[in-house]
Amino acid sequence: MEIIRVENMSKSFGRAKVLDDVSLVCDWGKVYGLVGDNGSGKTTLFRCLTGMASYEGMIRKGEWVTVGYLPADNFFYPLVTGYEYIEFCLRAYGKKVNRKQIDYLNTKMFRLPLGRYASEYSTGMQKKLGFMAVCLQGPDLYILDEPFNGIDLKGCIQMKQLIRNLKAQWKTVIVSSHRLDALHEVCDTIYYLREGKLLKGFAHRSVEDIERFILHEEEEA
Ligand SMILES: Nc1ncnc2c1ncn2[C@@H]1O[C@H](COP(=O)(O)OP(=O)(O)OP(=O)(O)O)[C@@H](O)[C@H]1O
Repeated sequence: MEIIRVENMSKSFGRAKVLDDVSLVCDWGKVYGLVGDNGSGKTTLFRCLTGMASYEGMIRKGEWVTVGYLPADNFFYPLVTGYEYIEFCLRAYGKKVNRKQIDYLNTKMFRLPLGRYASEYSTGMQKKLGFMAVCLQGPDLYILDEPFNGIDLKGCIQMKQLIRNLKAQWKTVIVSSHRLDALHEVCDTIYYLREGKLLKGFAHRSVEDIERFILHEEEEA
């Protein structure tokens, strides 16, 4: 059952077309990966899916479907603690703040010093804080822009586990990364974006097959 459908969607900045006739369908309870070169349009696609950027074409999702977005680079104001950041995100989402719930998830999974200023966290800790806020929002559709960037080995293992848990709860996840190995472990389908075109979707294919396609796509496309 589909949660979001994109049909013939394009996006231009001035005269530069950065997304070109993209079509894709995502189903409930599935995990989708998005790979592509730097500048191929992954973040722009995510911004269109979340409604943060305008586009041509069609993006259709159910009226009641909620979307959570983890940007590639989160900004943290100085003198704002981890707790305050999470509480702000939840309030902005219209959710009641519950410290017990925050502490439970933090103790079980993220282990962040939530009383400290978030702007003084390491890159990986900031990434985890952003993801924790999205998890607590509890949307139907998770859009995660490079969640594996900057996090340590344990954090990476936990991130994969969290994505698997979301799938088990029938949530849908769309996740971009340059880490094909990590995506391959958690995704049902991996889409390959090249120069704004969604060139191929890979399901039940080995990492080696996908790498081979990406390296030799010029000849195969
Ligand atoms: N606000 C903007 N104004 C003009 N051009 C933009 C803007 N935002 C993105 N672009 C351009 O759109 C193209 C796609 O950028 P985007 O950030 O979506 O790529 P990406 O696939 O996420 O890259 P990366 O892997 O480096 O994060 C790039 O050529 C970029 O310069």
